[in-house]
Amino acid sequence: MSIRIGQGYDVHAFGHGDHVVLGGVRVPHDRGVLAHSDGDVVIHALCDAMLGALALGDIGTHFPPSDPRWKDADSRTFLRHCRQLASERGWALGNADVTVICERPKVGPHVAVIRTLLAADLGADVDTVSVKATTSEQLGFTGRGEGLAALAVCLLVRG
Ligand SMILES: Nc1ccn([C@@H]2O[C@H](COP(=O)(O)O)[C@@H](O)[C@H]2O)c(=O)n1
Ligand SMILES: C[C@@]1(CO)OP(=O)(O)OP(=O)(O)OC[C@H]1O
Repeated sequence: MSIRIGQGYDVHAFGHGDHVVLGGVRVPHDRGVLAHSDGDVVIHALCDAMLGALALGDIGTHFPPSDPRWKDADSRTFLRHCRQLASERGWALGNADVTVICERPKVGPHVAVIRTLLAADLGADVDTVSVKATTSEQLGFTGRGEGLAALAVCLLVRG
């Protein structure tokens, strides 16, 4: 059996709005995010982790912010595309682990649904998809509430 590891990181600044999208879930919030797509940091970080494992560039390579097709796009489309790129090459998800970094909104109450959606898009067992959250103890841009970030790692397996 072969394995490949990848890591990803994404940030979006808060802007006007009444919700953020995290792992495909619309989470009510007193801010939105500034982004070309729906600004889903969970999925963007996870896509970059998968693309890193595949050595196929990054999310902007596949979905350029200059392309009007991705304006306000549902990021789940990006994740399903990454899964397809992997499966075409014989790879499947071993496991993935995502950490969201923000003071607010609280992510914990949404983790179960997020994991279900990510697992569905990846054709993976929900037990192999982990999502968690942390504050940055009011330090840095996330701590000041200027935006939110996500880190992801994934393992791909083949054979
Ligand atoms: N946006 C967030 C941040 C944190 N959590 C949960 O709270 C726990 C404590 O966070 P600390 O940064 O103080 O360690 C954390 O382990 C998460 O369970 C959250 O749900 N949403
Ligand atoms: C997702 C894309 C799609 O145009 O745009 P954004 O929503 O701005 O998100 P980012 O994390 O900056 O990744 C770049 C793009 O691929």
